Amino acid sequence: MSKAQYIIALDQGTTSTRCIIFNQKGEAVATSRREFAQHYPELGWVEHNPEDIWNDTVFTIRTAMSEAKLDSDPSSIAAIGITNQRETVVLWDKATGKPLYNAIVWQDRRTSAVCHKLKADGLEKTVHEKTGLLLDPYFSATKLAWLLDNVADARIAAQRGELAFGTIDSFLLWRLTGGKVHATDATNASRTLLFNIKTQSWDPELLKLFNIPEELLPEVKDNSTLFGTTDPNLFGTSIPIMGMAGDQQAALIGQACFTPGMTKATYGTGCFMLLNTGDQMVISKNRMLTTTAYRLNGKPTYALEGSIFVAGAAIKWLRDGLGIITHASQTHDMATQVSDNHQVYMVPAFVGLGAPHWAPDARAIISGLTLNATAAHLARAALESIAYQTNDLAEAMKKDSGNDILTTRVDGGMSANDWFCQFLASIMNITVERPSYIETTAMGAAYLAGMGSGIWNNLSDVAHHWRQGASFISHMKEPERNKKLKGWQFALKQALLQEE
Ligand SMILES: Nc1ncnc2c1ncn2[C@@H]1O[C@H](COP(=O)(O)OP(=O)(O)O)[C@@H](O)[C@H]1O
Ligand SMILES: O=P(O)(O)OC[C@H](O)CO
Repeated sequence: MSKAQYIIALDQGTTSTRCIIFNQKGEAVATSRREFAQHYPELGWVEHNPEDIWNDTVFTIRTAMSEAKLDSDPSSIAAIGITNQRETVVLWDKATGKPLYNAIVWQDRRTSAVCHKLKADGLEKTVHEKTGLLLDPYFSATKLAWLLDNVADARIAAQRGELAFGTIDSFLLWRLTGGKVHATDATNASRTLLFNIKTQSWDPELLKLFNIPEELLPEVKDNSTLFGTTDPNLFGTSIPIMGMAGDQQAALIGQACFTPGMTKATYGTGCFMLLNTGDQMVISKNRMLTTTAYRLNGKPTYALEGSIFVAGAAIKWLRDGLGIITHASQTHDMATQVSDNHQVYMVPAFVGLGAPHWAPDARAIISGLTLNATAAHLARAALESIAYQTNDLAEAMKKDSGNDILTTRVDGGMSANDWFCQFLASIMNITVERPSYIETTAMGAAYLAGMGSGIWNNLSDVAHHWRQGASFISHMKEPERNKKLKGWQFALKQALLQEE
């Protein structure tokens, strides 16, 4: 029997589920990935079938194990780390393990009116001080309340202690442990609107405010600890689950942003920029979020976060909605083909706008179209829009933290696009660093599990593994940057008009 030396990282994202197996040097030895269906049952609603997520979890883990030839020697797997799309809500029956309804996804806007009402009642300040979050349908609490109020008998069953609530990590943990463990971690809990990030515990006042029975809640654990062990029937042996974190916090760890002042931006379905603020819980005055970055040995580290709801999703829309590309990577050549944006701007508010606007009812626009505009201009406008939004986040974060942001580390599917990374560096006038391995979310989950199982000792041990792959610096002159930013602000105003 070989020594346990491999880590399985499960990355359950908004559009796909991935399993990557890492060795002790932090190198990926096998990968398996599956895209799954998105459901849009009504305008502004976004749902996932939790059974798809579960089946893909088991499938991708088994496939990666087989690719790495570990299926015949599962004892060489030291641990599993889980990372996940955050805020997405599952409500399930503890006796059967069956969800009562589809998962309501973070992008879902069905509780927009409830959030407007709570804001009008003057409750945002309290919520913000306790959770670091704002009153927006993005977060879990109003989605959970919607399930309790709209699924027949759910509230009664919840009060009887028959149901469990969880974000995707928690649901997968329940299933992986054969229904034995109902827990989550401090980063995922921090995204629910029910968790007090100062006291690091569920907050009774918030539970009352959102009308959530306490019986539903999972236990909240550190990010690197024993969460449970897998049902031996699943993967041929019982594997300890030693790490868990929301995907954006996992990416911060995978990018080794451990020093206060370091930032990363992850470009997947959305874009999420996190600034490590150490043990300081900086409460934003500029509509940024404050969140738990990670909690190790009971000690929380905090981050400021800017959340952009649509990044890669705009590229996916060019492919699936408009049909002007067949693969996301084509946008690189299309953007290069045109000499300028020709004043064409896209504001990709397909599911409203996140930070710093928090405008759930804003909708996407493309402005500045003339008869000269081509598919290439649209592709370029989509890529540019993500960079402008990142710049808006960085401006707000600078004001909040009092520090300039001179460098940011990027990752996620869209960061593979060199044109995008170059434009980002130019428009923000910063250095953009891309690691040699861009699956940093999975990497972060692997580090957490590996620290838990003794493969790596601590964060500084982990930081040595970070390798730069490419670096981009600004090539844009100030007047051009200012002109482009002015054009963006003008387009943005038009998209925001729909919020009123
Ligand atoms: N070369 C590329 N250029 C631009 N966008 C890309 C490129 N490759 C992938 N994407 C976009 O990145 C997203 C996939 O990134 P990923 O990190 O896998 O997302 P998630 O974890 O949210 O499912 C997709 O929305 C896709 O459109
Ligand atoms: O699926 P991603 O990678 O865009 O991440 C989704 C976020 O966790 C939502 O908060």
